[in-house]
Amino acid sequence: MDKQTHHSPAIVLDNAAISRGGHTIWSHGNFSIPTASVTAIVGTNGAGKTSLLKAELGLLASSSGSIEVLGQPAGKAKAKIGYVPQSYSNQDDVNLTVEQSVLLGINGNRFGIHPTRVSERGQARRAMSLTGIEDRAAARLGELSGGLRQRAAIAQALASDPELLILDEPLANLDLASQRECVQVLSNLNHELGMTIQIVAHDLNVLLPILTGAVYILDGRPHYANIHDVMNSDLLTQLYGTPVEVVTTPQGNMFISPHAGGSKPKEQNLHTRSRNCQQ
Ligand SMILES: Nc1ncnc2c1ncn2[C@@H]1O[C@H](COP(=O)(O)OP(=O)(O)OP(=O)(O)O)[C@@H](O)[C@H]1O
Repeated sequence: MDKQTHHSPAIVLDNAAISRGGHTIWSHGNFSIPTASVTAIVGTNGAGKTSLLKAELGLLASSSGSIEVLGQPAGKAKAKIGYVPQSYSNQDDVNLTVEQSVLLGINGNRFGIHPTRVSERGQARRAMSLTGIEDRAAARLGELSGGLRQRAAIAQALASDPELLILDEPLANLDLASQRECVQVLSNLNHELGMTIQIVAHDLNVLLPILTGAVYILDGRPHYANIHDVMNSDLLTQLYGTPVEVVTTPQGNMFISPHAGGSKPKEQNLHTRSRNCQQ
């Protein structure tokens, strides 16, 4: 298969901007995201995180500049991207078995009734095995817990053997154990298959062990930095618009916590700083 080499970036934004309904959502997007990275996309509600994903998928054209994905203009590499949309709760799907739903990730674009090929069933089995739900292949989606259902959604996105996996808020509404199981699945995909992963997330803590970088949308501009540069109390306070603190445990684990003092966010121009983080 024509996999990207680790030397070429997975995503490149060159002075990219996105407009919706006649309004600029964000602009001046200038960064590269490495292949085989795990990147969070963070920003306040309405900052334009989903819009970035849609632009990468070619569902939304950039209003200026360019967006390249897996070495091609956005939209051209669609077949190499697995996409798990926000709130995977399509009520029409509850009667499908897990296997049928995963098969839709392979043949969902083919019109009409057609027999499932042996090779397609093999692909579906591999996707279910990668997400640890092979033993639930015959279960109906409606019978599954939220966590298993999210893993079935990830399996559907994996069924076409993508190089880039994009997930929009995959951990929302999951309990902590299910969140950790999903994160473990993503970790395995990244470590064992070298898959590039992008995750829109509001809470970074559960993802931190696997994140290599983050795109953060601040003041109408998307920035990319490695995760250690993003784990900065001032930057996160500015980003979340509420005081937060980065805490490091004696074991070296970092996490984000509400600022104990609850003081107002410090006013400072982080654009100077974030320019230094651009890669
Ligand atoms: N179809 C549309 N037409 C016009 N404006 C839109 C459309 N969809 C979204 N928007 C606007 O674009 C902006 C960015 O939306 P987007 O969904 O990308 O933000 P987001 O960061 O993903 O938000 P959230 O965290 O709430 O999911 C918002 O102001 C939203 O109202």
